[in-house]
Amino acid sequence: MTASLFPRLFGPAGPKGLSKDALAGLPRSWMTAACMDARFRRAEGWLGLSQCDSDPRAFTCRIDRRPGVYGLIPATVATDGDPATVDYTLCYFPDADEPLLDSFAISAAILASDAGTPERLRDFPAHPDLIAAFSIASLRLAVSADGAAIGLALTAERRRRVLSEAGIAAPGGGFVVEPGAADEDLPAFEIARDLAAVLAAGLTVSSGAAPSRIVAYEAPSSITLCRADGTLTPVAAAVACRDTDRLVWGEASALGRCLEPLGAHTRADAGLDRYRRDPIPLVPATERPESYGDRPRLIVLSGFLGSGKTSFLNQFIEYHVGRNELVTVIQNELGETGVDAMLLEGDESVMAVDAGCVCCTLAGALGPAIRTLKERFAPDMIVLETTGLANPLNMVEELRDLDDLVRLEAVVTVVDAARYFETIDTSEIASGQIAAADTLVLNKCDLVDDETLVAIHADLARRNAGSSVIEARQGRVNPKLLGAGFAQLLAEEEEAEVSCCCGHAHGEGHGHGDCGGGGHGHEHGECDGHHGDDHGQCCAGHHDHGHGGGHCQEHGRGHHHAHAHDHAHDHASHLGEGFSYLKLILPDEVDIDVLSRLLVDCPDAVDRVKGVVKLKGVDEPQILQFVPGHAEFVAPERPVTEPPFLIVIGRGVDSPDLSAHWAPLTEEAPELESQDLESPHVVH
Ligand SMILES: Nc1nc2c(ncn2[C@@H]2O[C@H](COP(=O)(O)OP(=O)(O)OP(=O)(O)O)[C@@H](O)[C@H]2O)c(=O)[nH]1
Repeated sequence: MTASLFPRLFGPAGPKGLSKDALAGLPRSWMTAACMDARFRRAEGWLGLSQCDSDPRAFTCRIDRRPGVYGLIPATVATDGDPATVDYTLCYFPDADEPLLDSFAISAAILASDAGTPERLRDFPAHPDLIAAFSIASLRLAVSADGAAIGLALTAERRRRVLSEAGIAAPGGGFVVEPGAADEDLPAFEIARDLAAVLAAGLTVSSGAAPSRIVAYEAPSSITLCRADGTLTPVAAAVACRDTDRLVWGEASALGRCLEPLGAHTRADAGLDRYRRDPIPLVPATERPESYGDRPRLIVLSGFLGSGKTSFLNQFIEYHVGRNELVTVIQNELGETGVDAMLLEGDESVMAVDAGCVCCTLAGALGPAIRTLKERFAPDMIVLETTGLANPLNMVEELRDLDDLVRLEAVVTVVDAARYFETIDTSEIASGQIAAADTLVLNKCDLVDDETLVAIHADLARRNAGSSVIEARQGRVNPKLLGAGFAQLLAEEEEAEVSCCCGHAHGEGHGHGDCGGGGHGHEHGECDGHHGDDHGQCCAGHHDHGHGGGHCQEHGRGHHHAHAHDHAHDHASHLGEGFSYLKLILPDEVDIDVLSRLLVDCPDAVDRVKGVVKLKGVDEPQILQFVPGHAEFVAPERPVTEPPFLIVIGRGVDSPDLSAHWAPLTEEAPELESQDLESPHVVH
């Protein structure tokens, strides 16, 4: 066997090409890969994982066998020898209502019941007190240098017992723990094995190979005596036993003795069956049973430049992953920057559709993208993150034609409270995004006062009385609050269309003149083919945006592509509002002072700057995020391979005057690539 035994984990370079961090992050990688198959998630009861902020190699996760949360954090990583090894600490954080809590030490039970603990444990590596109280086992991962074998060894006390010499006094008198009784008596190995079995199944599924060896060991151990002065002393006890499960995928000999535990080999352990899984490969969607063919839900995520769409999306995905739902993302970004993808946690199921904007030049691109995602991942939900200049009202046709692939659930528009009045008064795109929304996420509420918030709410209600408005900071909202009305709009519109004006189904392809004026009750007298007129209630029945006459005449499915592009001009779009962007190819390093000055003095026309910069004196590349008045540098969620660049977006920003503003970033004038947003490709 070769490194190709685990190609999804190692990539073409094999395990030797992995950094220490990538090696330590392998369990997260293989679980992510395995979870692409919904059958795996359901069969194993996997409820999702969440990467920790302070140590991205660590994660918390949940499985349906237990109500609490597991945490896995690498303690040591050794890559000098062959095999390379990573030792993890495995924690279990019981739910505050879980009876198992009684088996933990009193101090741990108090911690678990603390109201702040659930929030803290999301980033448990930053809280050593949580690790000390709730670590239950160690897990060793061994990877042979040639990629021919991977091994896992789980070790824990069968029952972890801590006796309290002096007992633990109860506040009202008496004892919570009698002197000499057990403060802790925890079935540590059993709890840890529940997770280890799922991790092992994930490795089996993602590698396509079943374990070649599964062996259990047991070794004598001790119990712990907590002396009256608080010191802990191990005491040999016949009942104490330390268990180890050892699993190998591939050639056991390639791992040497690095997984050998102390103790005796045991065979009489039925629990080992839990590690035996069929090595199911990820099944192409075409071969999946009918239940897999259910249409995933589609959320269209809209919002003006820099309003917080990507911030919202990160939280949204985390929420759904936590509920065992696979969310895949189609990102449409101006300028093919890939920046949004770098900001998104987890990369496996994000697809970029970037050579233009889905609301106009890329009309027709969504269907193929959705098909690909469905085939590869069988997702429960697809989120289409549109560019900040896309107007969902221009996508009605495209979305309707996706009906056999997805169920449109809602259009969610993120609104930037801090720049609300500045953009709403100057951009019809921004107002179109608001008009199209089922749910408005009023973001950046931290940047405005209460009076401004009240004024924004009033204005939003005028523009879209039917949508709900949820205030948010950093894009955080409870996804349960997201409404579903746009899908309803499409359905109603379809129905209205069938009898529009003349009673003909528009799919039948009748011509312009057919639709010439036979009204049917509600303002369809306007539906007379005057292109560009704002038809108010035409067809949609309840929406305050208008479709041009072309919309009314050409709904035949047979010719929607050309039509959809025409349709883009019916509602405000960046094509009409003069937006363009500029791509600056930066030198290897830039001076932060120079960059900051340019951002502070940024021309008013600039609405957004983002990209990858390498700052002098800073080791890692950073993502620059700038909206007028606010700049920040963030570490990318994934390795950056592109050379440094910036994308500047705004009205006329590619003019010689405005592009000259950025010249100081390089010794000579920066290399510029510009694009008025009408042409679909960046000019190289
Ligand atoms: N103060 C504040 N900043 C926020 C908030 N939400 C997002 N930001 C910042 O706003 C900037 C833009 O956020 P993104 O989530 O990238 O916005 P976007 O809508 O995806 O941007 P584009 O796709 O480029 O249009 C980033 O610097 C965020 O950190 C918030 O609620 N408050």
